[in-house]
Amino acid sequence: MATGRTHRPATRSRGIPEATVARLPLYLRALTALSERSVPTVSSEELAAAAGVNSAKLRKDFSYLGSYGTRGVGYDVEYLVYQISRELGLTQDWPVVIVGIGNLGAALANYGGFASRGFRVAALIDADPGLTGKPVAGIPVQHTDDLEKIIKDDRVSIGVIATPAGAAQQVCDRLVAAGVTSILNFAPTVLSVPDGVDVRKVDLSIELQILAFHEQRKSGEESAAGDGGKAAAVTPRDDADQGPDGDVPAVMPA
Ligand SMILES: NC(=O)c1ccc[n+]([C@@H]2O[C@H](COP(=O)([O-])OP(=O)(O)OC[C@H]3O[C@@H](n4cnc5c(N)ncnc54)[C@H](O)[C@@H]3O)[C@@H](O)[C@H]2O)c1
Repeated sequence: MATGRTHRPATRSRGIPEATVARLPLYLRALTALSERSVPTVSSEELAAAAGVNSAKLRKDFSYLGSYGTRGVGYDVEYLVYQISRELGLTQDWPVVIVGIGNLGAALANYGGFASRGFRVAALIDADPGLTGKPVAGIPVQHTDDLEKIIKDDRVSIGVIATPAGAAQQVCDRLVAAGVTSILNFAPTVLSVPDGVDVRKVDLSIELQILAFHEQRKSGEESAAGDGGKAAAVTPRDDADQGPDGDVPAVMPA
C-alpha cells in the first residue's frame, strides 16, 4: 500500500474550487429547509445568512455553477437545489458501508439523514461474530470475512470506518483493495491511502478541544479586561485554517 494520502488540487474538475465545493452542502441544507417551507425564491443575503456564509462569497460560489439569480427576485430555490445536488453527485444513489458496528456505527446506521441525502446504507460490517446476523436499524450485521464480496456485489465506493483506531488502517486497506475510493474516518488515527482515494475525517474531540482553546482565550480576555487589558495577548485567527463558513469544519480532510 502506498503511503501518504490523496492530495486533491485546490481546484476540482470543471473549475470549481475546493472551498466552494465545501460550502455547497451548507447552501443545500439551507435551500432544502426553504424548499420544505415552499419558499419559491431567495435573495443572496437571505440565503447567505441561512447558510452562515458571507453573501459576496455565496454569489461568487454560485457563479461557478452558472447561477446568477434574477435582480430583484433572487434565486429560484428548487432550481438551485437541483443544481447543487447535481454538482455534488447527489442525484444518484450512493451505496455506503459502515465498518465497526459498536456505539458509533450503530448510531450512524440509525441516522435517517443519510437516506434523505441520497446515501443508502448498503451493509453494516463488524469483526465480532456475536454481532453477525443481528439487525441494527433493520439491517443485519455482516462479518468482516465477507467485506470484499459485499463491496464488489453492491459496487460500493464509499466506506465509513467506525472501528477502534488500531483496526482502522487494516479496515481501510481492505476497503480500498476491494474498490472503495472514498472513506469517512471516525477513528482517531491518520489513514494512509493510495492516490485516487479521498479520506475525510470527523473528530468531535478535536472540535471540543478547539472550543476549549477559544473558551480559555475568552476567559483570558476577561481577566485582561479586569487588569486594564495589559495581560491580553490575543492572536488573530488564521483565515487559511478556517472552514467553509469561516469556522473550523467539523469534517476535515484527513
Ligand atoms: N470521530 C468522532 O467524533 C468519534 C466519536 C465517538 C467515537 N469515535 C471513534 O469511533 C470508533 C468507534 O467507537 P465506539 O464507541 O463505537 O466503539 P465500540 O467499541 O462500541 O465499537 C467498535 C466496533 O468495531 C468493531 N471492530 C473492531 N475491530 C474491527 C475490525 N478489524 N473490523 C471490523 N470491525 C471491528 C468491534 O467489534 C465493535 O463492534 C473509535 O475509534 C472511537 O474512538 C469517534
